[in-house]
Amino acid sequence: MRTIDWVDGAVELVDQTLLPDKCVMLRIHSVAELVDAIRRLAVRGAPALGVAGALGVVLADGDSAQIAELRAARPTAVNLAWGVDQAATYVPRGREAVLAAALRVRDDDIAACRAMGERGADLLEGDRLRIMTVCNTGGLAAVERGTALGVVQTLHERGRLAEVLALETRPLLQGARLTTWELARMGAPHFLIADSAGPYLLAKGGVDAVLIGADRIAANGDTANKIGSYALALGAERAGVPFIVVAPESTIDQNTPSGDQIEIEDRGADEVVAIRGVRLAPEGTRALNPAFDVTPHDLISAIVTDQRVIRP
Ligand SMILES: CSC[C@@H](O)[C@@H](O)C(=O)COP(=O)(O)O
Repeated sequence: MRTIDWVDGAVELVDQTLLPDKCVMLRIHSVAELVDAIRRLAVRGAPALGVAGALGVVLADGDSAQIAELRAARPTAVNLAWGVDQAATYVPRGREAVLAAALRVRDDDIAACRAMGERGADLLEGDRLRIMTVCNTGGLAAVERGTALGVVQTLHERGRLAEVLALETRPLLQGARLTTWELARMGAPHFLIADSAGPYLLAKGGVDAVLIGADRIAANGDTANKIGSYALALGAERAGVPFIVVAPESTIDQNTPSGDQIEIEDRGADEVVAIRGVRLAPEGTRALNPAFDVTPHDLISAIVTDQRVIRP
């Protein structure tokens, strides 16, 4: 299954808001529909956003206002703007050239995720690995295979995975809803854990490596990823556990010198005071909702890309 693709003149994507209950494909014919899908996280995850951005330029049919709106639909994952730019460069050459460029972004993502899976699995030592991860970095965050969860998949295929500890990832529960769904489909042993259990379980010695994805990697290696990543990095440092970022080269933003300059998406209070429409907190409770945090480069053991291993 492909999470996102171009099928018969439209963008087709899995509506991730309905998982794990239902796996429904959306057919998207306009930039307005695509921007809505991106904002409500029907399509999400940095590499998938890159492909959505590129395919969306085909839907924009040369309209620069629509291309600009698409490019800014979410701010933190650099892949969205990058994917838009990859396809938009070809606008002067016409629709077929734009489509060809967008399909290259899709195909390159498939190849990059496979390469990251192999490079990441080669980097890790040991035969019965216990991996901790946050958010969803699997095929649902890309086209076919994922980034950090792509490494997990390769380890599992090589018979080297003992178990995965997946953080539930409040407020939108990408770990509880999506990562567990993907791990079950892979047949990979896993436990779901509360976000706050992560550092404790690291300290207890039950984890061989933390693997995370990335939404934007600054030029100095500081890495923006799903909120909760920084707490895991601190816990991993204290416990002496490798903390490894897995992301394609397109997630590295050489125009952003350090994490201080990364814009962190604020998704508003509603997602925190309620879960899937059920209110948890007293009416009128104020809430903060940064969707991402930044892990400083000195807490990162390695960044695995489709082309290299970087030691920040
Ligand atoms: C391979 S995806 C890397 C990141 O995009 C992922 O970890 C993440 O933080 C996704 O956040 P989301 O808000 O669900 O789009």
